[in-house]
Amino acid sequence: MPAQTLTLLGATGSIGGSTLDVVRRHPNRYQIFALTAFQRMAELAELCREFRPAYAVVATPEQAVALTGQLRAAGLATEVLSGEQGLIQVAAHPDVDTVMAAIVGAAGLESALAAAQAGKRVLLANKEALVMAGPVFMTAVREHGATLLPIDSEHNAIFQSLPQGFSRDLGENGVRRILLTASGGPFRSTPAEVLATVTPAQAVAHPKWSMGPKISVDSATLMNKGLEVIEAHFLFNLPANRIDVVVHPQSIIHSLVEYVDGSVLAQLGNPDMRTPIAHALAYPERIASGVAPLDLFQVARLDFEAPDLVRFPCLGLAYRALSEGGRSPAVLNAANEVAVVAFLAGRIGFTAIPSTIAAVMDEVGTGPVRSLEDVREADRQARQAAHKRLAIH
Ligand SMILES: NC(=O)C1=CN([C@@H]2O[C@H](COP(=O)(O)OP(=O)(O)OC[C@H]3O[C@@H](n4cnc5c(N)ncnc54)[C@H](OP(=O)(O)O)[C@@H]3O)[C@@H](O)[C@H]2O)C=CC1
Ligand SMILES: CC(=O)[C@@H](O)[C@H](O)COP(=O)(O)O
Ligand SMILES: [Mn+2]
Repeated sequence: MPAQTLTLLGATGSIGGSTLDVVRRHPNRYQIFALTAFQRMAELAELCREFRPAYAVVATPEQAVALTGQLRAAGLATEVLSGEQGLIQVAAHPDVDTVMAAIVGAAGLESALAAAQAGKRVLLANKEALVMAGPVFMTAVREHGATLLPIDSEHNAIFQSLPQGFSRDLGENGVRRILLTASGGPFRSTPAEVLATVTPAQAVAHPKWSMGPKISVDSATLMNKGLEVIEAHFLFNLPANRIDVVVHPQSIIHSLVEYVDGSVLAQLGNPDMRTPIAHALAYPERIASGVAPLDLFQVARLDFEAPDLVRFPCLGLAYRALSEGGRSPAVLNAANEVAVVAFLAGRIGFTAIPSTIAAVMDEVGTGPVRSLEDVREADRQARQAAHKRLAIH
């Protein structure tokens, strides 16, 4: 069997690293076609020396010239592209079978969409793409015959707990609702009055998962779970009232599907993204991921609690965006991205994240999304409103 060719968007990130760890274990099965990075140039150069991709993509033409020089000196023929057009080119290239979309945030939308429009097998980690442009993205998947496989651990768990080849109308499969598990983040037990003073370092110290800074802050505010509710809505075609969130601090159950006969199916495993990545890379087969077997005696207990929407208003804001529909999820996402960057830079406090998002949603308002252009415009307006509110120029 010829090796599957793989474009890895966001190769220098946390998901990028986990993906390459799985790929290294199966050198005859996967061939890296393209690797992309944004700021971590030395890491990208090192990865190119190891995987010898046909293409590498960087942010600017200047970076491309510098990297090309390094790679030629190392005897590599890797062609170096730059910018969004470079990302789109390697996502849609005819020689590519599979695209791992692991760029963080709105910056990953256009390349992930290009992969869907080119009919690729799309392994979607970049949840923001679906949150912003769910209807546009899912239409592209259907119209261009792409295969969409969820990487987000919860959605991958749901995918694994649904019948093979499940129908877009989950009611036909006897599904009553899905339950997304949430760790609760580093501040699960932190009193409300302390939240205003927590630091970025505390916020990115996730109790169970090792992830990039943006998603780690999202987990701390519970916005990650809010984004995941919206992601689940588009992936599985379920209304908000059939998507529930349950806080499960051990992060062993990655999500559950409840059927009309009372059965509840779930996927369990150690909290390590190499499991969903290996699942999607090999689907429908199974391959080794390097993740240690689950030791239930060591886990010993599994706890569950309801999310606290008062201390963590971001989850409620996401449900609000989903019920408003149209451009509201894109507005929510953009305001969140601006607020998280400001928080990580020490410009605003933790509790200013939800208050900024709520104010931007009120100010920008909702409206229909008929095209990608509508999504881009909603994103632009929300960023502008958030920047103004936070006095960022
Ligand atoms: N980490 C995890 O365990 C999980 C992540 N996800 C989702 O996967 C995505 C990636 O997350 P994660 O790996 O943690 O993030 P990281 O911050 O670790 O990595 C992000 C990657 O995107 C690249 N990047 C950042 N900004 C841009 C830009 N403007 N243009 C092009 N590339 C860019 C980075 O390049 P560079 O580093 O070179 O600057 C890096 O390769 C997110 O959408 C996240 O929500 C979902 C579930 C779990
Ligand atoms: C690993 C993964 O999929 C993350 O999205 C994870 O779910 C974050 O944990 P929280 O449950 O704390 O948001
Ligand atoms: Mn997740």
